Amino acid sequence: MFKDKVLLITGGTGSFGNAVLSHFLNSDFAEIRVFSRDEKKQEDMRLAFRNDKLKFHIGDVRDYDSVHDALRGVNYVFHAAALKQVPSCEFYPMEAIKTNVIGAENVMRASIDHGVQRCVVLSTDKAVYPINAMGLSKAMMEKVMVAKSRLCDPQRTVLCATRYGNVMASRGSVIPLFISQLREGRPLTLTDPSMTRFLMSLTESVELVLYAFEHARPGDIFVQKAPASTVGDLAEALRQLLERNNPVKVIGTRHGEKLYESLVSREEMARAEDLGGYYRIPADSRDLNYDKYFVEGETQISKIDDYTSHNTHRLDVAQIKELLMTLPEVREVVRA
Ligand SMILES: O=c1ccn([C@@H]2O[C@H](COP(=O)(O)OP(=O)(O)O[C@H]3O[C@H](CO)[C@H](O)[C@H](O)[C@H]3O)[C@@H](O)[C@H]2O)c(=O)[nH]1
Repeated sequence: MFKDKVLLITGGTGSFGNAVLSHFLNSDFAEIRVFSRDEKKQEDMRLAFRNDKLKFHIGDVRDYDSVHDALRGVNYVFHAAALKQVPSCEFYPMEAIKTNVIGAENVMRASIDHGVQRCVVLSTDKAVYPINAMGLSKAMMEKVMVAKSRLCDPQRTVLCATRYGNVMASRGSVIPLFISQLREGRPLTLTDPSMTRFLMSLTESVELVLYAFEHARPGDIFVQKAPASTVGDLAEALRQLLERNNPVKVIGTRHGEKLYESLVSREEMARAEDLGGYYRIPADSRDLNYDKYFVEGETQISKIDDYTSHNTHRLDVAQIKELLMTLPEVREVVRA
């Protein structure tokens, strides 16, 4: 399917972008372009991969011209560049808007201008019933994606999104933090032991991108199903795996944090298609003439629940340990 095609990944030096890149490097793509701001990270990556298929473009998604130049001749786009730290976006919400909304719009607009076949933008559970600036900006990105999908020729360009929960062990996340606290003999800082998060591995998350490249219809949002755990159980699982007995310090929830995350809102659940491991949320294809739909309007919503990290399959400590041992980052320290 990808023979002689060119893939561009924005934010290709981040955890997610990198995983997508590693996956597709072994496919039949003729060329894979990494588009990002940091020349040092690109240089490190160039040396680590030493692969002629891989090309590097310096640019910023906030700057349309740099995106436009990099997208010349591209067939597939995966847009992962984002400001993703919840607390920092709370303090700098305009920066979140510039990167996550305007930057994403630049990538989609340039994709349309260049006739890119599929442009997949990366979203998060924090975009569902958003309460923090990061989630709000990602929710707007999804809205922009759906709105732009209505305007472009689907024979030429299909825009869609993939939405995930927390990716285990991604840079700056809680698993590497707990591991270093355990190894350094410091207390484990728990925000709220009963808080829940979806747990996903990067490997399974990448498969959804492939699915979206192959099957997306204009404006689709694909959601990865996943199990969840409480933060308390996650800390306990790591404590047992590393055979440490560090004390626990409850620090309270941080800026913009939720007790649990929703991956699919109940309003979306009313239209979502269950694909086994994924949900497909089709774009709302109604136009603005609402009176036409009065009789057929959605009446089911009150009977449906959203899909959350509280009501998905809850892993116990033994299951979390098993899951954690699938991660190289954890296996490495457990063996050490
Ligand atoms: O010292 C800490 C830090 C975090 N947590 C808890 O651990 C869980 C996970 O925290 P992370 O910081 O790993 O993840 P977040 O849910 O805050 O958000 C992360 O996952 C998102 C995906 O939903 C985005 O990728 C986002 O950028 C990234 O920060 C949360 O319940 C958090 O309260 C603690 O108990 N103690």
